[in-house]
Amino acid sequence: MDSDSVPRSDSFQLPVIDFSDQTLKPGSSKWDEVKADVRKALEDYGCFEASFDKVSVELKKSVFEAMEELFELPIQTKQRNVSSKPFHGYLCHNIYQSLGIDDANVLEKVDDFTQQLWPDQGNKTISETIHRFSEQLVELDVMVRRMIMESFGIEKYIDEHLNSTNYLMRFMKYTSPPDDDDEETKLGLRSHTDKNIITILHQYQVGGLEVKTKDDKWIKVKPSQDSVLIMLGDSLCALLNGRLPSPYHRVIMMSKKTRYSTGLFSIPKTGVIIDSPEELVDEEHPRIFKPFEYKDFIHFFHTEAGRRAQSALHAFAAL
Ligand SMILES: O=C(O)CCC(=O)C(=O)O
Ligand SMILES: [Fe+2]
Repeated sequence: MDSDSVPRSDSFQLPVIDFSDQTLKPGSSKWDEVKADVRKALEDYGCFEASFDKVSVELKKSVFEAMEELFELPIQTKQRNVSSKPFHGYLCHNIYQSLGIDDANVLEKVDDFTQQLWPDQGNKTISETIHRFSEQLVELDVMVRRMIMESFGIEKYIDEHLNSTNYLMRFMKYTSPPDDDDEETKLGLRSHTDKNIITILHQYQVGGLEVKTKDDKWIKVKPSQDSVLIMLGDSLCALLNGRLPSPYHRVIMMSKKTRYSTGLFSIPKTGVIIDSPEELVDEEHPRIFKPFEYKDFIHFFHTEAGRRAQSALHAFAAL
């Protein structure tokens, strides 16, 4: 069966894990409790919802307004959003459009982005909103990665690992599909796994994101004001010797309303080799992947063979 046409369940709720507790610091009992929940949720689904009240409702509203303003710009202006990295700039495909901001946690880099779109004076308000939002999500990304590495007993590599990645922010807009019964026109983003380390997604009011479970059911991720979705990507799956899965997900536009979403992607830097530490390889867990560089993996993914593969990661790197 085509993976985009398997049954869908409306009532399912992914695990929700609370990261808002002030006492949530490495070494605390609260930390260990949350860490165990993170490990379990990722083993079961490769993703979970995180509530994190540091990212306020007001800030999310400002991000939403910024996205409305950005996507209203003329197409020729949006096309000035280019990056030295392939597929990091403006993309437009059917009902889907997205803008990309490299190093969104660095204010000067966000200023470079707004300068591309408003060459005269940039857009200070939008820059600051994007920067603040990214910085706060980075905090969450770091906590989750620390917990994952601790839970596998590889915490000695944490600093090296955190220093080996950059952050890309993507803003996404999906216009409502034509009013017909054609499933294909409702497909905002086809089924895929993320290729990076960790992705933090947020959908603004309008749902559409679906995640595939181990038993091949599509579950709808309901939009929530109070939480974001944390999802494991193929690069982290490879680093962990396949011990945690990177889930398939897609966007189906069932709503008549325009949908906006944001994604913060932690991505291995150029030159960094993704390789499982020895601690994760033993008789019970033989090494699954050869060491690789992220940019070579992405290059493969965009070839005909990469697009056709059931799992680009396995096709590219399996031993
Ligand atoms: O728009 C969304 O919620 C999902 C986006 C996504 O999966 C991606 O950009 O990889
Ligand atoms: Fe994705």
